[in-house]
Amino acid sequence: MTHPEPAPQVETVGIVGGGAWGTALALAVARAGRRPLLWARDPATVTAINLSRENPRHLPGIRLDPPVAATLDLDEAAGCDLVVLATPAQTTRAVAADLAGRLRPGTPVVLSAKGFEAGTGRLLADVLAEVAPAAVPAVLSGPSFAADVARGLPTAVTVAAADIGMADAVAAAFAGPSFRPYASDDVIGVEVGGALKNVLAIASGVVVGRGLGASAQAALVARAFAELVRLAVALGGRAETLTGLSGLGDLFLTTSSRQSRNFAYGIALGEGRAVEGPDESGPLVEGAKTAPVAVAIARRLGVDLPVTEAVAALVEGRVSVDEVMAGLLARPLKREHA
Ligand SMILES: NC(=O)C1=CN([C@@H]2O[C@H](COP(=O)(O)OP(=O)(O)OC[C@H]3O[C@@H](n4cnc5c(N)ncnc54)[C@H](O)[C@@H]3O)[C@@H](O)[C@H]2O)C=CC1
Ligand SMILES: O=C(CO)COP(=O)(O)O
Repeated sequence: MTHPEPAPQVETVGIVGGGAWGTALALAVARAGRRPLLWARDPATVTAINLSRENPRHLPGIRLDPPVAATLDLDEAAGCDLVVLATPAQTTRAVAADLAGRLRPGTPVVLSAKGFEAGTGRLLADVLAEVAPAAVPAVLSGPSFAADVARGLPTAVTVAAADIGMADAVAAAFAGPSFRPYASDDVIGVEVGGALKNVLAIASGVVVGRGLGASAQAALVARAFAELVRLAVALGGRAETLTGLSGLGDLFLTTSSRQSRNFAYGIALGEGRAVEGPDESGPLVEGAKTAPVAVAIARRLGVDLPVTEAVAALVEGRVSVDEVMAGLLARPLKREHA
């Protein structure tokens, strides 16, 4: 039996990562009446936030009035009442390890990246628990573009922690006039929804880029949703979680909006404008990194993820779009919910 964690009193929130999402979450936290301190590794970003009140590199056109503040000192961010990790999924182990010795025991650490760890196939909450045992892991995920959150447009997300009381407290720390978190105790279900929907958004983009029609896109999204549920349940999550904001909600958003970097990348693949995985100099496309990891996890668990497999083959340049489509359509007929 797990013991409930004491509910944290949250006045200060350290946000680790000075990209689009970290900056948007700093604004959400400020509107929630807390004091956000954004840690970024890039001195120019820290100076721009503190002096020019903007993050022109990652969130141009958004004013960052106090209490949003930035620092280059990781100790300062780690010393806050609550800490958020907002760097790309594949940096989680290194960033969490850097934080580990600086955290006060029992500090809630909220993961906000979407992905599985390459190499180990582990969920990010497991990586955090392994390298930073002083942290109490939580996950924030759901349909939420950084630009929308930053502009104060209405947004709802899921906040999960193993202890539902902790999830309630973390959700309350983020809740503001336009940012509405719902609490959950299904950390696995919430993480899987966020990680895999990026892969499926690439598939939806391919369908659009190739001009395969609205019917094909709807079919793809429905079969993609079945993959979200299958993988989450196989990993120990609950199917109902995938019907919520962090599953269906985020799947709907990123399989349909050109604001999504994953969807946009898929469109480029479908149009034949990009044949290999995106490089580090371009926009972050988490689904391209997650696809092969998800395939490896699914094979280990004996779970069938044909759309995810197709995306992995495409981003690795092993097949063409036409070959992928022919392969998917030639699969043996099966019962819909088998
Ligand atoms: N942008 C969005 O709308 C949303 C993004 N997310 C997730 O948030 C995560 C971050 O995405 P974005 O902020 O959009 O990306 P971004 O590309 O805007 O920013 C990434 C930031 O991480 C920093 N960074 C990269 N490697 C680092 C390292 N090793 N140590 C310290 N800092 C490092 C970069 O300098 C940059 O400031 C991703 O997993 C993404 O899926 C989640 C919800 C919404
Ligand atoms: O996760 C997101 C919205 O919920 C952001 O999606 P992209 O990373 O595809 O832009």
